[in-house]
Parts: sequence; C-alpha cells; structure tokens
Amino acid sequence: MILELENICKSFHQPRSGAIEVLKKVSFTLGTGETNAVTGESGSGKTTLLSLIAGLDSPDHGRILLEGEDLCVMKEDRLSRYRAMKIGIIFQQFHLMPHLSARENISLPLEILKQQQITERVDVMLEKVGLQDRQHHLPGQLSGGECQRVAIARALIIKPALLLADEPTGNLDIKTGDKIAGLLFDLVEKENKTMIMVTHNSDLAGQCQKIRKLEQGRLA
Ligand SMILES: Nc1ncnc2c1ncn2[C@@H]1O[C@H](COP(=O)(O)OP(=O)(O)OP(=O)(O)O)[C@@H](O)[C@H]1O
Repeated sequence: MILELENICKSFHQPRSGAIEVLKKVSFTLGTGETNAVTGESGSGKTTLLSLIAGLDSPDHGRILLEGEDLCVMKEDRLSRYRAMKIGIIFQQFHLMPHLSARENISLPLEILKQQQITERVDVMLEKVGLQDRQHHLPGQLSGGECQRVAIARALIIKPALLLADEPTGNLDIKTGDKIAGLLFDLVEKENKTMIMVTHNSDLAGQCQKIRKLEQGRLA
C-alpha cells in the first residue's frame, strides 16, 4: 500500500457557528499505480481531505501513512522535505510562480531538492507536455491550458510517489479541459503513477479506476 488513512477526523472551529465536523473517521487505502477520484457536494470536505493527505494541514485524530511513514507525527522540517520529494500537487488555479518562466517553474522543485541533471530532466518533461516552444514564456504570457501543462510537468518532474490533483481542469474551457485531462491520464498511465483526483466533473472522475464519494463526513 502506498497510502493508508486510518480514522481521520477533522473539525474546524468558528467562534460564531461553533465546530464543523468535516471528516468523521475517514479510512481508505491506495495501492501503487491506482487512480481514485474523490467526489462530493460543495463543502463536503474534498479539499480538506486532499490538504491532509498533502501534509499541508493535520488531522485532529488518525494516521496518514505514505509509504509506511506517518505524516502526522513528522516534525515540520522533515515533513516539508518529505512532501517535496514524494508528493506532486496540481491545483485548479495552477499556482505557478508568476516571475519565473515555464522552464524555471518546472525546474524549481529539482533546484530546491538539489537534484542532478536538471537541464536534461526539464528538457524531457517539456517535450512530454508539448511546451518546448513556450519554455521561456512567463505564466502571464501563457494560455490557461499551457499553464496547467506547466503545473503538470512541475508536479511530475520529481517522480512523486503520489500525485494529488484538485479540480485540475476546473479553470479551463471544456475543449482545453478535455485535452489537459487526456494528457494527464496518459502520463499517469505511462509512468504508472498513483493519483487522487478531487473533482465535480463526472467524466473526469469516470477516467479514474475508482470513484469515492464524500458524504456527511464519511467516504464511501
Ligand atoms: N480553514 C477553515 N476554517 C473553517 N472552516 C473551514 C476551513 N476550511 C474549510 N472549512 C469548512 O469545511 C467544509 C469543507 O470545506 P472543503 O473546502 O474541504 O469542501 P469541498 O468539498 O472541497 O468544497 P468545494 O467543492 O466547494 O470546493 C466547508 O463547510 C468549509 O466552510
């Protein structure tokens, strides 16, 4: 098992509305090379769940094991490095660095992790996502679809154990979204990546091997 969630609980406390119990003892496991979609109504806790798996927030109770290591008990320094090495994240809003070119955005994770052969690895990735002729453009000079290609390349370049995608086509028009989804699933399949994708889009969810629904704090 690459990922194991055991009895994850998460509440948010608001002075006015009191506590909202978003996740109630959520458990699931994911094997290497599996793709799962997480669906559910707005406010059902999909992004919360993804943030916990990404180690960007911590649960109130429960364990999250990635390759057998419990993210919930790691100290911040180690967690940051572990996350950077093991988890690639693709967001709806791309989250690119606006002052860096496409090429520099893709190479950034490798620079941070002080990896070798960065130029060659970025060249290969630029070709995979079809952006060789846009590599020196800034995000503001790229289309939405091109920005998401950069984000996909940046997420995959570290060869992550786990890929997390939060509405990866949600900010794109239907035609571009379909193209980007095609590219993403193609790369995931070719590279045997393990992926969790949060989406409202049933066509997209249907391309994952399994669809899980979050409802009233529980995952079916
Ligand atoms: N930091 C926070 N503080 C307080 N409440 C929060 C916080 N983050 C999320 N919530 C609440 O938790 C619930 C779940 O939010 P979440 O963003 O995970 O839902 P979602 O299923 O991703 O929704 P959507 O599909 O609309 O993006 C919502 O009721 C939200 O208001």
